[in-house]
Amino acid sequence: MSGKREDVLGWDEYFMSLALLSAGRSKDPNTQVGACVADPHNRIVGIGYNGFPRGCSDDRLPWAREGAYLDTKYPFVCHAEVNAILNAITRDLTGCRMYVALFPCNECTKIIIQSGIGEIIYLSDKYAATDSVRASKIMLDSSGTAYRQFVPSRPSLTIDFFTCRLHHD
Ligand SMILES: O=c1[nH]c(=O)n([C@H]2C[C@H](O)[C@@H](COP(=O)(O)O)O2)cc1CO
Ligand SMILES: [Zn+2]
Repeated sequence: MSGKREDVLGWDEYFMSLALLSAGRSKDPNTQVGACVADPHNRIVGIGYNGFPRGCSDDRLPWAREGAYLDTKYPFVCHAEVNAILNAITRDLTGCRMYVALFPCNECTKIIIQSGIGEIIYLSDKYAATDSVRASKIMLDSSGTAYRQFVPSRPSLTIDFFTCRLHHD
């Protein structure tokens, strides 16, 4: 009996929570995505969320989903996964894991594979029926890149700034 605290966050829970916290920075009114890259020593090496490119004002570009292509967010927004990789402290992410709130699209998947990331842990797969996500899975399977859904062990975590503590159910 060492008396240590046992009810600590697991590694998956920790990194997925960081990804979700990062998503809290996204200005996208419909889908906020966060991504966090962890290395084999469980060090955070990169983190990001979906947003417009650096220097592009969030007030000048559109956040719409529908309409003429140039009137929507789609040609402009940088996906969370790409931002996490570009923000990483090293270019070679061999053996790293990516925690991401939403299953990566095909364009992000190419970049994830090329960066050396060996495993994706995702939360939502709400676009599973799209050709983009189907293409992602084809590339992941043929490259031998692992992916699995995060299974939470508790329903929620709450940051309580008043008590300076993290609460959970
Ligand atoms: O893997 C992803 N990563 C990511 O950051 N995104 C971003 C792009 C958009 O800002 C938003 C998706 O918007 P919507 O669900 O309204 O189509 O999420 C979207 C995906 C999957 O499409
Ligand atoms: Zn993407």
